[in-house]
Amino acid sequence: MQDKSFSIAARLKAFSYAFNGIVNFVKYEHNAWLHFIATVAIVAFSFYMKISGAEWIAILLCIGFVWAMELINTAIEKIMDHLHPEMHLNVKLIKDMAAGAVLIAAIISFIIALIIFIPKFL
Ligand SMILES: Nc1ncnc2c1ncn2[C@@H]1O[C@H](COP(=O)(O)OP(=O)(O)OP(=O)(O)O)[C@@H](O)[C@H]1O
Repeated sequence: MQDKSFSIAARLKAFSYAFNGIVNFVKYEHNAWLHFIATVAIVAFSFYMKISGAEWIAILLCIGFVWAMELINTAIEKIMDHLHPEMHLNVKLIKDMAAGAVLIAAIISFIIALIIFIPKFL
């Protein structure tokens, strides 16, 4: 492995590449728009319900968890489409597993939201 010396400019560049990845995801992926709407809705509702600091931490972790999973899922889909555009059972298995990861994040986040908000209506 090449021994590269630490450079703040290189770190800032890496940060800008990562930011660019998020911007392109939000710009071009329909799923990102759904996540964006859901995120705005849950943050607005959380403000409205005046949730506690600990509840905000849980909600923000869930939001970050789902966004991160969706970005990784989209990256895996793009890798597979690039490497193997034709239909193949292995591609299906890989894509379905990556989508499953997003589903797990979404289900867990939904359950955490229920745990936070349901008691406030009882
Ligand atoms: N090359 C392929 N070979 C076999 N099955 C595929 C292939 N591409 C896609 N699929 C199947 O179609 C599903 C949807 O794949 P696609 O790449 O279109 O994702 P998508 O519709 O953008 O999904 P998502 O909503 O998760 O973003 C996959 O989960 C898989 O079951």
